[in-house]
Amino acid sequence: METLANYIGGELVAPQSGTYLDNINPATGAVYGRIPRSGEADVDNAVAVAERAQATWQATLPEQRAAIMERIADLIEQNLEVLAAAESEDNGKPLALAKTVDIPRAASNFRFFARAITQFASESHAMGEAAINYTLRDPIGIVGCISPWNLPLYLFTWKIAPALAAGNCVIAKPSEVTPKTAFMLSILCIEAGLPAGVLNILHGLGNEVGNAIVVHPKIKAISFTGGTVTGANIASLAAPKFKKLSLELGGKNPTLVFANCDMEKTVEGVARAAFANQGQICLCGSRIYVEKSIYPEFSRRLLDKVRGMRVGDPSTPVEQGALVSQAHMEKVLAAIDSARKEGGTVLCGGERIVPEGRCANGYFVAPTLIEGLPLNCETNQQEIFGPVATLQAFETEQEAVALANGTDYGLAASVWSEDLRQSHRVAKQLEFGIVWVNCWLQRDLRTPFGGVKNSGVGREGGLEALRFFTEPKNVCINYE
Ligand SMILES: NC(=O)C1=CN([C@@H]2O[C@H](COP(=O)(O)OP(=O)(O)OC[C@H]3O[C@@H](n4cnc5c(N)ncnc54)[C@H](O)[C@@H]3O)[C@@H](O)[C@H]2O)C=CC1
Ligand SMILES: O=C(O)/C=C/C=C(\O)C(=O)O
Repeated sequence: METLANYIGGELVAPQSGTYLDNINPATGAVYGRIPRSGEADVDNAVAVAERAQATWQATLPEQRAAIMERIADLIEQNLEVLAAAESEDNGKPLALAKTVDIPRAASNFRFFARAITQFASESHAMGEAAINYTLRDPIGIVGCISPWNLPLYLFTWKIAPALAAGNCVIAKPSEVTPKTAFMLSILCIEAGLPAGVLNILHGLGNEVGNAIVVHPKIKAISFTGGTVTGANIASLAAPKFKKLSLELGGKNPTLVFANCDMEKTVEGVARAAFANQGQICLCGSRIYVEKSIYPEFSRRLLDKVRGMRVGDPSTPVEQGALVSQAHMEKVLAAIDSARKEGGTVLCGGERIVPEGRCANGYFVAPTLIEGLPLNCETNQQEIFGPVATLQAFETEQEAVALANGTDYGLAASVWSEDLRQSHRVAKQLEFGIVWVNCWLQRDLRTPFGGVKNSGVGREGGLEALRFFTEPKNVCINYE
């Protein structure tokens, strides 16, 4: 059984507590590794080494930082097979998904921000003949990055890469539920020659080591992705300390299907939006609204598609793997039960799946479509974060927009229509940080990424991330 270690000061070290948590393979339910149970003392150690590394890292040229980050990206690509296998084992996601999406994206995150920092520029403002202002963008110093379990290495690197590129030293915590690939990244960072103390990776529980990162006085900014309740808790601790905060939180994302959509393409896209990664992506389209005239045909085709999804052993060619943990599976099954109690009709799925063989004790839930629920029920208001979506018909564009906007979340929406004017008109009225038209999760890393309302604060991606991880300082020179 493998025992993971923290990465502090360029070395792999045991937690100060000397205690470990179990790491469970969600496809089998078996314990297969041990994770450091870190705490305040480990954060203190990491901050101490990061403080020593900060001045030198900050003084390196962007091109030098970029060269190291490109080496890390190369190493991720060279280790794609082994990283993908580890991600699938740790998270339960299909191996093919980890190979084609998660791990390539982790490499792209490093490569993208390595290149972006060499192009990063700041503003200047001339005051006629009197003075000139120019804005410096300095690193913040030591920053904290806390990431979730759904896209483990993908989201971990999405935070770390811009923070490092901008010249900060980082204390990072992956989810305790999926720690493996972050641990493997530690080893790749050592191999790539990342200077000691620049990146420190601590493992353990959110309310222990995570909390210690959030409240540490020398950690000046926190970038967090995860549940809305956890995000609110982090904000309540960090805001009174005037820390910079970037929060990417939950979603209850609508999918709007108009009568003039390309039916075949839309069925594919809507199914993927609802069920990719077992529905465990904050962007998943879990409320599907379909124009009444095509509702019967569209729902029939969607049901055929979803009923045909293979669910099971993630190391085999399946569309759906396991949910991430027993607790999460139980939460999702309870949400389906409460949808039934609210009067919903389960059109397909709705139950746990018990595959034969090595995955018989795994945490599998059949992809589930539910019909007949109003907007203002728990099922349509609360994030379920699993393979569960609701279907409802609408009559007018106005009604579709009102339904879409009718929750406390505002992360991502998708609009399916062949009428460009209509798509644009609808996109403009949607209260979301991201709107996809005739696509879903088509990612361009340069674009602002994040949500409004209870879906978060701030934006990641491209220049937004580099701005978040730097402090602007304006210099005004009078030359009269
Ligand atoms: N929108 C998203 O991307 C995600 C949403 N979720 C939602 O959140 C629900 C709860 O899932 P969890 O695994 O509990 O996610 P979480 O949001 O609690 O965990 C995310 C990360 O935050 C850390 N964390 C937890 N409590 C913390 C604290 N007090 N201080 C600092 N760090 C802390 C965790 O260790 C993990 O690394 C899920 O059922 C799902 O609905 C979960 C993961 C990702
Ligand atoms: O950056 C992306 O492409 C996806 C991000 C997804 C999340 O933040 C999430 O599911 O939590």
